[in-house]
Amino acid sequence: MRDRPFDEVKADMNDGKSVLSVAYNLIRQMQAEASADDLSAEQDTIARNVAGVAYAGAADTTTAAAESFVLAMAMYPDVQKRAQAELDAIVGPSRLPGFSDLDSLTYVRAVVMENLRWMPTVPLGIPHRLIEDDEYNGNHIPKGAIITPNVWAMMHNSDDYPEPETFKPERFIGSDGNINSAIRDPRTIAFGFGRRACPGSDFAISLLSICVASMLHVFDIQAGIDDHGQPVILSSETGGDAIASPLTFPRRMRSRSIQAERLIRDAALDAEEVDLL
Ligand code: HEM
Repeated sequence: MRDRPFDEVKADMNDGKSVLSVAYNLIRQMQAEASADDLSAEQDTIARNVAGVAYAGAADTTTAAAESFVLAMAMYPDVQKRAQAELDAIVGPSRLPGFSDLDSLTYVRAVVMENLRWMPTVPLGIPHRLIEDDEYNGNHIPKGAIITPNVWAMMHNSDDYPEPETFKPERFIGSDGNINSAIRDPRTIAFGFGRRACPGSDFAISLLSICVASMLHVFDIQAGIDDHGQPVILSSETGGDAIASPLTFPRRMRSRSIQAERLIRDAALDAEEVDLL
């Protein structure tokens, strides 16, 4: 997991055909700092470790969050339509959304927040050990005790989030049309707590936001038909151990228009042709 992807990036860079990635950026940055093409043994180890840890922390979590988003869109077609209407108005049909659009895409940002809340990717967080005695709700918790945060319960607390089982991005939008800061932001729960909280949270939110915006801009997502010709029945049930992903998944993704189809093809061609050297 640490060496193989890293060596592939290095080999691609030597062949002049690299795709932008954490490993690529690290290598380039270190080469620039050292004013040399070859990394020292220490730099090489640091870059491998950083890229490896980022991969380990990012791959399964962000994929699971993207999966729950696709599921939610098929289960809640009205949410999907409202987000698409916002994208049509702000971005228009001739291009894909970019990062600079996100500030104006309030509903899409609320979809990302609701996605983190509705199906938390790490439902029981990561256990932490107390380094000193503590007290919670009148209960003494001794130094050394292991605490498991019930992220799922926090995200489904109906005092904070009424009708918690329903995927409802509107809950985060105030009467002025902006994100309502009075509603607890699920990002403060989904990525853990304290000094070991997820260091990739900003990266994850950027990745999820652009993925959500791009997919909704060009695709209609529907439950579809199974292998026996029957409509797929979707549910919010999850499987997995530490990382929760949906047990059911939509089968139908249609491009929204001829223009959308062109954008999908162009993006696929761009991805194949990226040559950053
Ligand atoms: C939806 C996406 C993600 C979710 C839900 C998520 C969630 C979490 C959670 C709950 C923790 C444990 C925090 C704690 O101990 O309280 C964690 C740790 C960590 N995450 Fe993420 N994460 C995500 C994406 C990423 C990404 C994109 C990266 C890297 C680019 C990353 C790297 C890490 C690392 C390195 C740790 C260990 C931190 C430490 O123990 O000091 N994660 N993440």
